[in-house]
Amino acid sequence: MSAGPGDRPGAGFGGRLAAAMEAHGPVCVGIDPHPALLSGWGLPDTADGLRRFGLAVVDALAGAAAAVKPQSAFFERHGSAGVAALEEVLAAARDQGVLTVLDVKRGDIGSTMQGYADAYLRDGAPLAADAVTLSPYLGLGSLQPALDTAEATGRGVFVLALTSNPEGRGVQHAVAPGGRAVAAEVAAGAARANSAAVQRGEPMGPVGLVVGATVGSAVADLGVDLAGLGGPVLAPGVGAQGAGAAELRAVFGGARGRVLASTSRGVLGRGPRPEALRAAHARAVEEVVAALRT
Ligand SMILES: O=c1ccn([C@@H]2O[C@H](COP(=O)(O)O)[C@@H](O)[C@H]2O)c(=O)[nH]1
Repeated sequence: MSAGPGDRPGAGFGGRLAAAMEAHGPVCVGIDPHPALLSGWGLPDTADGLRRFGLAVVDALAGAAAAVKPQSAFFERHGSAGVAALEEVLAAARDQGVLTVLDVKRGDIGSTMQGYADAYLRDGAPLAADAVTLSPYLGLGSLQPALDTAEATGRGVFVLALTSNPEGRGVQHAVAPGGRAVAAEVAAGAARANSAAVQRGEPMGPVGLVVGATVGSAVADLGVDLAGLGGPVLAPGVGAQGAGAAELRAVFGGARGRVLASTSRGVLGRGPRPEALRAAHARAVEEVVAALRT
Protein backbone atom coordinates (compact mmCIF):
# COMPACT_ATOMS: atom_id res chain seq x y z
CA MET A 1 0.00 0.00 0.00
CA SER A 2 1.23 3.51 -0.80
CA ALA A 3 2.48 5.35 2.26
CA GLY A 4 1.96 8.70 0.57
CA PRO A 5 -0.89 11.15 0.75
CA GLY A 6 -2.16 10.05 -2.67
CA ASP A 7 -4.85 7.98 -1.00
CA ARG A 8 -6.13 11.04 0.86
CA PRO A 9 -8.61 13.54 -0.56
CA GLY A 10 -7.27 16.99 -1.51
CA ALA A 11 -3.85 17.83 -2.80
CA GLY A 12 -1.66 19.81 -0.42
CA PHE A 13 -1.20 19.41 3.33
CA GLY A 14 -2.70 22.85 4.04
CA GLY A 15 -5.92 21.94 2.24
CA ARG A 16 -6.15 18.53 3.91
CA LEU A 17 -5.53 20.02 7.33
CA ALA A 18 -8.09 22.78 6.76
CA ALA A 19 -10.67 20.15 5.80
CA ALA A 20 -9.84 18.01 8.85
CA MET A 21 -10.08 21.02 11.18
CA GLU A 22 -13.40 21.98 9.64
CA ALA A 23 -14.74 18.45 10.12
CA HIS A 24 -13.31 17.66 13.57
CA GLY A 25 -12.31 20.92 15.22
CA PRO A 26 -8.98 22.66 15.76
CA VAL A 27 -7.36 20.27 18.25
CA CYS A 28 -4.52 17.88 17.65
CA VAL A 29 -3.85 15.18 20.25
CA GLY A 30 -0.24 14.37 21.04
CA ILE A 31 0.84 10.75 21.37
CA ASP A 32 3.39 11.09 24.16
CA PRO A 33 3.85 7.73 25.89
CA HIS A 34 5.42 9.02 29.11
CA PRO A 35 6.37 6.20 31.52
CA ALA A 36 3.79 7.50 34.04
CA LEU A 37 1.02 7.43 31.44
CA LEU A 38 1.95 3.92 30.34
CA SER A 39 1.77 2.81 33.93
CA GLY A 40 -1.58 4.57 34.41
CA TRP A 41 -2.90 2.73 31.36
CA GLY A 42 -1.67 -0.60 32.71
CA LEU A 43 0.96 -0.91 29.98
CA PRO A 44 4.65 -1.78 30.34
CA ASP A 45 7.34 0.77 29.46
CA THR A 46 8.52 -1.37 26.56
CA ALA A 47 8.37 -0.99 22.81
CA ASP A 48 5.25 -3.19 22.79
CA GLY A 49 3.66 -1.03 25.49
CA LEU A 50 4.31 2.07 23.39
CA ARG A 51 2.91 0.36 20.32
CA ARG A 52 -0.31 -0.59 22.12
CA PHE A 53 -0.59 2.90 23.63
CA GLY A 54 -0.13 4.65 20.26
CA LEU A 55 -2.51 2.31 18.42
CA ALA A 56 -5.14 2.78 21.13
CA VAL A 57 -4.97 6.57 20.73
CA VAL A 58 -5.26 6.32 16.96
CA ASP A 59 -8.18 3.85 17.17
CA ALA A 60 -10.00 6.04 19.69
CA LEU A 61 -9.57 9.28 17.78
CA ALA A 62 -9.87 8.17 14.15
CA GLY A 63 -12.85 10.01 12.71
CA ALA A 64 -12.94 12.28 15.76
CA ALA A 65 -9.73 14.34 15.81
CA ALA A 66 -8.23 16.51 13.08
CA ALA A 67 -4.75 15.13 13.69
CA VAL A 68 -2.51 13.25 16.06
CA LYS A 69 1.05 14.25 16.92
CA PRO A 70 3.32 11.36 17.90
CA GLN A 71 6.30 12.54 19.93
CA SER A 72 9.28 10.70 18.44
CA ALA A 73 11.44 11.05 21.56
CA PHE A 74 9.37 8.63 23.61
CA PHE A 75 9.57 5.98 20.90
CA GLU A 76 13.31 6.54 20.34
CA ARG A 77 13.90 5.74 24.05
CA HIS A 78 13.42 2.10 23.09
CA GLY A 79 15.83 2.12 20.15
CA SER A 80 14.99 0.28 16.95
CA ALA A 81 12.03 -1.57 18.54
CA GLY A 82 10.57 1.76 19.65
CA VAL A 83 11.03 3.24 16.20
CA ALA A 84 9.33 0.17 14.72
CA ALA A 85 6.42 0.84 17.10
CA LEU A 86 6.30 4.44 15.85
CA GLU A 87 6.19 3.15 12.26
CA GLU A 88 3.18 1.02 13.17
CA VAL A 89 1.40 3.92 14.83
CA LEU A 90 2.01 6.15 11.79
CA ALA A 91 0.80 3.39 9.46
CA ALA A 92 -2.36 2.88 11.52
CA ALA A 93 -3.14 6.59 11.41
CA ARG A 94 -2.56 6.62 7.65
CA ASP A 95 -4.84 3.61 7.17
CA GLN A 96 -7.56 5.16 9.33
CA GLY A 97 -7.36 8.57 7.65
CA VAL A 98 -6.04 10.52 10.64
CA LEU A 99 -3.54 13.25 9.77
CA THR A 100 -0.17 12.91 11.51
CA VAL A 101 2.25 15.58 12.66
CA LEU A 102 5.43 13.78 13.66
CA ASP A 103 7.11 15.82 16.38
CA VAL A 104 10.82 15.33 15.69
CA LYS A 105 12.08 18.94 15.67
CA ARG A 106 14.78 18.22 13.12
CA GLY A 107 17.30 20.81 11.92
CA ASP A 108 20.67 20.40 10.18
CA ILE A 109 22.78 21.61 7.30
CA GLY A 110 20.94 21.44 4.00
CA SER A 111 22.58 18.28 2.65
CA THR A 112 21.70 16.36 5.80
CA MET A 113 18.27 17.96 5.91
CA GLN A 114 17.51 16.15 2.66
CA GLY A 115 18.09 12.90 4.56
CA TYR A 116 15.50 13.91 7.17
CA ALA A 117 13.12 14.97 4.41
CA ASP A 118 13.51 11.56 2.77
CA ALA A 119 12.91 9.87 6.13
CA TYR A 120 9.66 11.66 7.00
CA LEU A 121 8.22 13.36 3.94
CA ARG A 122 8.65 10.88 1.07
CA ASP A 123 5.92 8.58 -0.20
CA GLY A 124 6.66 5.06 0.95
CA ALA A 125 9.13 6.00 3.71
CA PRO A 126 8.59 3.80 6.78
CA LEU A 127 8.31 6.89 9.00
CA ALA A 128 6.33 9.01 6.53
CA ALA A 129 3.97 11.46 8.23
CA ASP A 130 1.68 14.15 6.87
CA ALA A 131 3.88 16.81 8.47
CA VAL A 132 6.89 17.13 10.75
CA THR A 133 8.19 19.72 13.16
CA LEU A 134 11.48 21.40 12.19
CA SER A 135 13.95 23.59 14.04
CA PRO A 136 15.18 26.65 12.10
CA TYR A 137 18.12 27.39 14.38
CA LEU A 138 20.73 26.30 11.83
CA GLY A 139 19.17 28.96 9.61
CA LEU A 140 15.76 28.90 7.97
CA GLY A 141 17.41 28.41 4.57
CA SER A 142 18.92 25.12 5.75
CA LEU A 143 15.39 23.70 5.92
CA GLN A 144 14.77 24.26 2.20
CA PRO A 145 15.24 20.58 1.20
CA ALA A 146 12.46 19.63 3.62
CA LEU A 147 10.21 22.44 2.40
CA ASP A 148 10.78 21.38 -1.22
CA THR A 149 10.12 17.71 -0.45
CA ALA A 150 6.98 18.56 1.50
CA GLU A 151 5.70 20.68 -1.37
CA ALA A 152 6.47 17.93 -3.88
CA THR A 153 4.73 15.17 -1.93
CA GLY A 154 1.73 17.12 -0.66
CA ARG A 155 3.03 17.15 2.90
CA GLY A 156 3.74 19.92 5.40
CA VAL A 157 6.18 21.22 7.99
CA PHE A 158 5.80 23.17 11.22
CA VAL A 159 8.78 25.40 11.94
CA LEU A 160 9.54 26.33 15.54
CA ALA A 161 8.98 30.08 15.94
CA LEU A 162 7.98 30.75 19.57
CA THR A 163 8.09 27.54 21.56
CA SER A 164 5.97 26.95 24.63
CA ASN A 165 8.92 26.56 27.02
CA PRO A 166 10.31 29.65 28.76
CA GLU A 167 13.92 28.76 27.82
CA GLY A 168 13.17 29.42 24.15
CA ARG A 169 13.08 33.18 24.66
CA GLY A 170 16.86 33.66 24.75
CA VAL A 171 17.11 32.52 21.13
CA GLN A 172 13.67 33.29 19.68
CA HIS A 173 13.30 36.83 21.07
CA ALA A 174 16.88 37.80 20.15
CA VAL A 175 17.28 40.47 17.49
CA ALA A 176 18.43 39.20 14.09
CA PRO A 177 20.86 41.18 11.91
CA GLY A 178 17.98 42.84 10.02
CA GLY A 179 16.71 44.36 13.29
CA ARG A 180 13.70 42.08 13.72
CA ALA A 181 13.33 39.37 16.33
CA VAL A 182 14.45 35.92 15.25
CA ALA A 183 10.89 34.60 15.63
CA ALA A 184 9.57 37.38 13.37
CA GLU A 185 12.19 36.47 10.75
CA VAL A 186 11.16 32.82 10.91
CA ALA A 187 7.51 33.80 10.45
CA ALA A 188 8.36 36.05 7.49
CA GLY A 189 10.32 33.23 5.84
CA ALA A 190 7.44 30.81 6.34
CA ALA A 191 5.01 33.34 4.81
CA ARG A 192 7.27 33.65 1.75
CA ALA A 193 7.32 29.87 1.41
CA ASN A 194 3.51 29.78 1.51
CA SER A 195 2.96 32.54 -1.01
CA ALA A 196 2.70 30.27 -4.07
CA ALA A 197 0.07 28.07 -2.40
CA VAL A 198 -1.84 31.13 -1.22
CA GLN A 199 -1.77 32.56 -4.74
CA ARG A 200 -3.13 29.27 -6.07
CA GLY A 201 -6.08 29.78 -3.73
CA GLU A 202 -5.27 26.95 -1.33
CA PRO A 203 -6.84 27.48 2.10
CA MET A 204 -3.44 27.17 3.78
CA GLY A 205 0.09 26.67 2.52
CA PRO A 206 2.31 23.75 3.58
CA VAL A 207 4.55 25.69 5.94
CA GLY A 208 3.20 26.14 9.43
CA LEU A 209 4.71 27.62 12.56
CA VAL A 210 4.91 26.31 16.10
CA VAL A 211 3.78 29.03 18.49
CA GLY A 212 3.11 27.95 22.04
CA ALA A 213 -0.18 28.97 23.61
CA THR A 214 1.93 29.90 26.63
CA VAL A 215 3.94 32.71 25.00
CA GLY A 216 1.91 35.59 26.42
CA SER A 217 2.32 38.84 24.51
CA ALA A 218 5.39 37.74 22.53
CA VAL A 219 3.58 37.48 19.17
CA ALA A 220 2.50 41.11 19.37
CA ASP A 221 5.61 42.41 21.16
CA LEU A 222 8.01 40.90 18.63
CA GLY A 223 5.94 41.65 15.53
CA VAL A 224 5.46 37.97 14.60
CA ASP A 225 2.99 38.24 11.72
CA LEU A 226 0.63 35.29 12.10
CA ALA A 227 -2.15 37.00 10.12
CA GLY A 228 0.07 37.11 7.03
CA LEU A 229 1.49 33.60 7.43
CA GLY A 230 -0.83 31.88 5.00
CA GLY A 231 -0.23 28.59 6.80
CA PRO A 232 -1.30 26.74 9.93
CA VAL A 233 -0.12 27.49 13.46
CA LEU A 234 0.50 24.52 15.74
CA ALA A 235 -0.12 25.66 19.30
CA PRO A 236 1.24 23.35 21.99
CA GLY A 237 1.02 24.22 25.66
CA VAL A 238 -2.71 23.65 26.08
CA GLY A 239 -3.63 21.59 29.14
CA ALA A 240 -0.68 20.25 31.12
CA GLN A 241 1.52 23.30 30.42
CA GLY A 242 -1.15 25.61 31.72
CA ALA A 243 -2.63 27.38 28.69
CA GLY A 244 -6.40 27.52 28.40
CA ALA A 245 -9.05 29.64 26.74
CA ALA A 246 -7.77 33.00 27.96
CA GLU A 247 -4.23 32.32 26.76
CA LEU A 248 -5.38 31.08 23.35
CA ARG A 249 -7.53 34.15 22.86
CA ALA A 250 -4.73 36.49 23.88
CA VAL A 251 -1.97 34.87 21.83
CA PHE A 252 -3.74 34.07 18.55
CA GLY A 253 -5.93 37.08 17.87
CA GLY A 254 -4.68 37.52 14.30
CA ALA A 255 -4.73 33.92 13.09
CA ARG A 256 -7.64 32.29 14.84
CA GLY A 257 -9.01 30.27 11.91
CA ARG A 258 -5.64 28.61 11.27
CA VAL A 259 -4.68 27.61 14.80
CA LEU A 260 -4.38 23.90 15.55
CA ALA A 261 -4.15 23.66 19.33
CA SER A 262 -2.15 20.70 20.56
CA THR A 263 -2.57 18.84 23.81
CA SER A 264 -1.01 15.58 24.88
CA ARG A 265 -1.16 14.81 28.62
CA GLY A 266 -4.39 16.81 28.94
CA VAL A 267 -6.19 14.15 26.87
CA LEU A 268 -3.96 11.09 27.37
CA GLY A 269 -4.31 11.36 31.15
CA ARG A 270 -8.01 10.50 30.74
CA GLY A 271 -7.25 7.18 29.01
CA PRO A 272 -7.14 4.36 28.32
CA ARG A 273 -10.89 3.95 27.70
CA PRO A 274 -11.60 5.10 24.10
CA GLU A 275 -14.82 6.87 25.14
CA ALA A 276 -12.91 8.80 27.80
CA LEU A 277 -10.24 9.83 25.28
CA ARG A 278 -12.88 10.96 22.81
CA ALA A 279 -14.74 12.85 25.53
CA ALA A 280 -11.54 14.62 26.64
CA HIS A 281 -10.79 15.55 23.03
CA ALA A 282 -14.33 16.82 22.53
CA ARG A 283 -14.06 18.99 25.66
CA ALA A 284 -10.78 20.42 24.39
CA VAL A 285 -12.37 21.21 21.02
CA GLU A 286 -15.26 22.98 22.73
CA GLU A 287 -12.88 25.05 24.81
CA VAL A 288 -10.60 25.95 21.91
CA VAL A 289 -13.46 26.80 19.55
CA ALA A 290 -15.02 29.06 22.18
CA ALA A 291 -11.67 30.71 22.86
CA LEU A 292 -10.84 31.35 19.21
CA ARG A 293 -14.32 32.38 18.07
CA THR A 294 -13.98 35.67 16.19
O1 LIG B 1 6.93 24.56 21.67
C1 LIG B 1 6.68 23.36 21.80
C2 LIG B 1 6.87 22.43 20.78
C3 LIG B 1 6.50 21.14 20.98
N1 LIG B 1 6.01 20.72 22.16
C4 LIG B 1 5.63 19.30 22.29
O2 LIG B 1 4.22 19.20 22.46
C5 LIG B 1 3.91 18.21 23.43
C6 LIG B 1 3.25 18.87 24.61
O3 LIG B 1 2.77 17.90 25.52
P1 LIG B 1 1.76 18.28 26.72
O4 LIG B 1 1.61 17.00 27.46
O5 LIG B 1 0.47 18.76 26.11
O6 LIG B 1 2.44 19.33 27.52
C7 LIG B 1 5.22 17.52 23.77
O7 LIG B 1 5.40 16.44 22.89
C8 LIG B 1 6.25 18.58 23.48
O8 LIG B 1 7.51 18.05 23.14
C9 LIG B 1 5.80 21.63 23.16
O9 LIG B 1 5.31 21.31 24.27
N2 LIG B 1 6.15 22.93 22.95
